[in-house]
Amino acid sequence: MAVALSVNLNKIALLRNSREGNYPDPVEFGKICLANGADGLTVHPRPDQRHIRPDDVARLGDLVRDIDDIEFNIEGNPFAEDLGDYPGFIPLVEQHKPDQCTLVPDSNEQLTSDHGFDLRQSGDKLAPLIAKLKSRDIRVSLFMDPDVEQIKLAKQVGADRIELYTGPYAWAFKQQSADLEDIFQAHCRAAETALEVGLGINAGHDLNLQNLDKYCGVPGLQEVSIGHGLTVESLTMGMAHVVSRYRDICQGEAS
Ligand SMILES: CC(=O)[C@@H](O)[C@H](O)COP(=O)(O)O
Ligand SMILES: NCC(=O)COP(=O)(O)O
Repeated sequence: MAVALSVNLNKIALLRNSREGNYPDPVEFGKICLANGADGLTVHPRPDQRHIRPDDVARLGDLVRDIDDIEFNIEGNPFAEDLGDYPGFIPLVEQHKPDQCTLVPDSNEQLTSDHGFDLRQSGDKLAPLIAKLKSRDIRVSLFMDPDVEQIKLAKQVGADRIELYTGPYAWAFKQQSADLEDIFQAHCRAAETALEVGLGINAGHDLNLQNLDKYCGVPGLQEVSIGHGLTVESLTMGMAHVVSRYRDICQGEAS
């Protein structure tokens, strides 16, 4: 079964935020992704607005809203403390009404997401929030480690899907470490449990052109969201071509 690709545009926004203005514009890159076969777009706005800003969420929502079969996925921590003029994660989601909202338990201090929910701790707080989002026709996914007992709890708190956190898988793949197969099998068992209890399955974090093919062997995998690796690979594969074009201009050889 084919796996849907949702491109995460955080890193385009990160580059944009290094200067004034809106260059590169995440919306223009979203259009390139969709024109080239992406099934959806993902953003992970953070309260410090280090990359995606509320205005990007609004403009990307407008871009995707009227395109059939294309999904908009907003990820974030519903319990993170708001900073500055950040309007809050849940108000942002309610305002822009994505197809899917992925709840992630990361603190404002984290460099990036690095673990899934412990639903024994946060399940009671999450359940009403999940119900509220679902009542607005937003599919709810929970960012989870590949822990079978936690996956069962994800169903109990009302989630539609889980997103399996693939950071440790990607790291083991990169190192070709001895535990790669064990980690992969843990993801397969978590996915089988999700299928048994009736949850859909997404995955993401540090997936890339090297490690994705193997990961697509996880049973029932429906969607991967990929940003960091995909953006770096786009630079790597595009840089030689662009440098040679600049060189042609400098040498007076531009056509
Ligand atoms: C939930 C997840 O794995 C991704 O959204 C990841 O956290 C990307 O966020 P950053 O681009 O801020 O690292
Ligand atoms: N949910 C994962 C995601 O959106 C992208 O993560 P990454 O590829 O930027 O690590």
